[in-house]
Amino acid sequence: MEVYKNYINGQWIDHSKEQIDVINPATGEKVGHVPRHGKTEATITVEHAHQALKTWKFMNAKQRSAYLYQWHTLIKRDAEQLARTMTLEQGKPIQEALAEIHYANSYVLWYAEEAKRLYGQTIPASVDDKKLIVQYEAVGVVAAITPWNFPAAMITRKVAPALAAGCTVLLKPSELTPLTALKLVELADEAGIPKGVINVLTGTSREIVKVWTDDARVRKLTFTGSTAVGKTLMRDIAQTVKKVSLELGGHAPFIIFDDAQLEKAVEGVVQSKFRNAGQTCICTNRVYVQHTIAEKFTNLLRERIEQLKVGNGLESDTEVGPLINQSAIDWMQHQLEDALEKGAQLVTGGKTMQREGFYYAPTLLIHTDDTMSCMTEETFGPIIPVATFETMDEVVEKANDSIYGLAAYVYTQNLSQAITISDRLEYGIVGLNDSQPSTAQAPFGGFKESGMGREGGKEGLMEYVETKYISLQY
Ligand SMILES: NC(=O)c1ccc[n+]([C@@H]2O[C@H](COP(=O)([O-])OP(=O)(O)OC[C@H]3O[C@@H](n4cnc5c(N)ncnc54)[C@H](O)[C@@H]3O)[C@@H](O)[C@H]2O)c1
Ligand SMILES: O=C[C@H](O)CS(=O)(=O)O
Repeated sequence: MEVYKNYINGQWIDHSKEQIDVINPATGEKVGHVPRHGKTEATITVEHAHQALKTWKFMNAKQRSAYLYQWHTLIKRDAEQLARTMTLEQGKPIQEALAEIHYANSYVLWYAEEAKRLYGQTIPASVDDKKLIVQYEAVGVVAAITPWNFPAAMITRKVAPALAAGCTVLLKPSELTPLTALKLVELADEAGIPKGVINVLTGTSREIVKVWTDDARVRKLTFTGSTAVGKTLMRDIAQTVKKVSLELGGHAPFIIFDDAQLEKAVEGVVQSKFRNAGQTCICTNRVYVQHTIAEKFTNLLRERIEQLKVGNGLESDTEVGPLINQSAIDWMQHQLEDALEKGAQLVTGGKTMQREGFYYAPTLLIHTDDTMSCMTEETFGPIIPVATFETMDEVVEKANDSIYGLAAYVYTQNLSQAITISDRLEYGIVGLNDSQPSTAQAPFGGFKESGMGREGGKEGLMEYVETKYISLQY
């Protein structure tokens, strides 16, 4: 079993007296352990990132870009090994893990390119002897906190734009899936990214992050995780008025009109719902199908769900892997029982799989309504509840009646209907006949309690800059 260290100021260190075990969700076995660091190491990392900023921020953009290109090359070289590490610690099927590595690496490539295009502007003055200049510069030391469900992409989606803008980074990955993060940082070190520019700590999250949120030298917090923790961190950073990006929870509605290509819609639901065993922030969490096609849709969806291969992610034909831990299984059972008690009908699934590890059968519920937990609270697992609707006005009201506003999906062949509903949905991402919208060149993020700020695209780079206006009188 591999023993991992943390990376501070270009050195691999382990000052901890305790270790954190990393568990394979497919078997329940230990696959590695990492240091349990805390306040002391968190304080040391801030000092090193602050010192490294003095050089990295003022390095020319082409040179920063070159470092990112080299990191991209090394991630591509080691993609298979990184994918295997990810499946061992997170459980997702190996093909999904490999796809995530390439997706994660697409952010490194995108921001290697964008690093050279952080253009400023000059503004025509209203007097004869002035030049008005606007430039964008690195915000400074960035604290990046990431979740367990995408152990690579959630990291590069933050670290790549931060480095491109000239920031230095303090990274704390989830204690459930730290190994992929540590291997990505090994490759950043191999790419020659100077010491202190990226620092990664594992340990007691609250302790480490509180040091970073309290320290005035940290000028930006970027957090991906639950809405509850995001709210806590928002309060903490208020004391030092840090810039902040929050990528939080979701509860995606999937709306199917009766003119939709039904087979495509069914495949879209399956792809969106059961990717990462339903453990993604933009997974379909509830389906609204127009009442005239509900029975046909349900039958097609049941057949497709019952074909899904559930198993260990290392098996090449596995389509749905385990959930991350026992708590996730317990939450599935809670949402299932709650729905059944309130009148839902179980069509397929609704049980744990009798094998080692944290497996839950892909589950389809019908006759659901908004009193049920699965229709309002983030499921983050392989349960899909289906409800019906009659009109667009009705389904828009239902879809928008949520504290979340991250992703929504609409399947229809009627262009006017598609554009009208897209304008009315209160969501940061709308998939129109598309269940897989995420890509590095587009801004990813949500409305309401799904967060603030964007990751990816031009917007993703601007999250790591300050705007400076220079008024030149001559
Ligand atoms: N919007 C997005 O882009 C996006 C992407 C992935 C996941 N998510 C959301 O993340 C959640 C699942 O991830 P999770 O279980 O890792 O979330 P989480 O909030 O439990 O943990 C996220 C990170 O915060 C750390 N953390 C937890 N409690 C903390 C505290 N009190 N102080 C400081 N740090 C703390 C964790 O160690 C982890 O690194 C879901 O709600 C999902 O929707 C959102
Ligand atoms: O879980 C959240 C991720 O952001 C989903 S995606 O990989 O970006 O689609």
